[in-house]
Amino acid sequence: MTDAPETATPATGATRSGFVALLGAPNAGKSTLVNRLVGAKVSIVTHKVQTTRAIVRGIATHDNAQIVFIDTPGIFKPKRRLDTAMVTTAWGGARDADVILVLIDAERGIKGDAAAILERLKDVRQPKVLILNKVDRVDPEKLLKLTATANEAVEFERTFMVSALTGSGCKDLLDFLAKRLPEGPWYYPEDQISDLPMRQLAAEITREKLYLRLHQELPYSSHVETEKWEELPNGSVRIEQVIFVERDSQKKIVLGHKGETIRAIGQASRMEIAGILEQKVHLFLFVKVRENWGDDPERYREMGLDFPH
Ligand SMILES: Nc1nc2c(ncn2[C@@H]2O[C@H](COP(=O)(O)OP(=O)(O)OP(=O)(O)O)[C@@H](O)[C@H]2O)c(=O)[nH]1
Repeated sequence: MTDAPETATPATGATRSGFVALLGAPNAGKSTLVNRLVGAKVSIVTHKVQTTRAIVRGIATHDNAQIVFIDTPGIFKPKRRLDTAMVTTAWGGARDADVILVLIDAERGIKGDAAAILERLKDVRQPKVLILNKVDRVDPEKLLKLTATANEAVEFERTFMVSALTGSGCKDLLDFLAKRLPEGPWYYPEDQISDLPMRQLAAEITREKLYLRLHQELPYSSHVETEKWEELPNGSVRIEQVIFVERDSQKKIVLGHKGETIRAIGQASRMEIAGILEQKVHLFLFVKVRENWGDDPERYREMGLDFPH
């Protein structure tokens, strides 16, 4: 990774730092785990699969170490161009990392995407750590069997059993990572938890509210962009965002009866953004129909993805 800013804050004593990639099937709990380890909300969690489109990093400081998490998009069988780009980017991120965490939903077990990830990991040289997640839902005997099966398939340095939801096992994982990363100066200032620009984070928050409210009706093809960000003299901020959908019928769903739905989404998003910024927010949401945006190379660059050829 070479894109880190040169403004790191040195801590006293020998510092450690490095990049940790999270690989896992859709819905394995990657975003929940990053949020838990970082201790603040940086990556968006919904119960829909494949919601993490851009690579979002969370930064945890633990003991003397700065741990930069690369929250990869779900690794799954690509169907559309956009999906292919996400998979390529996810594996690229893994190869740049100092440590790879392989997250498996212990309730689902090792099948489908999880099995495919283990298979592909055989060619990856970086140190690998197995994380069995959602242990709050699984009995210990099954966990032991899963551990054995996964370790037969891939050489893992360690296995951790965690619940990203309750936090169980997460401190042990942080302790391990803090010691495992190489010695070196920190990449980011101490108080920084994500290098996702605020505009993009604000768009992610609106996207989360959109999915939480319309999860049944709305396809993944919808997308939110922050188009305007204006700091006003009275200390408040005016934000304009556009929700892009692919069809007129979807636009109607997002607007809702007499604009009820978009108003509720806007209100929930505004409150959360204001909480993070600690300033008053005026949020204006617009809905636009944009067909086939998934095939537009410009969109890929905006999301930090490679356009597949
Ligand atoms: N019971 C339980 N549920 C969990 C746990 N961790 C995550 N979940 C739930 O699993 C679902 C998926 O979690 P995410 O963190 O969005 O999963 P993800 O791997 O980031 O998903 P994608 O972004 O789609 O790849 C959410 O409903 C979480 O609340 C856990 O430890 N226990």
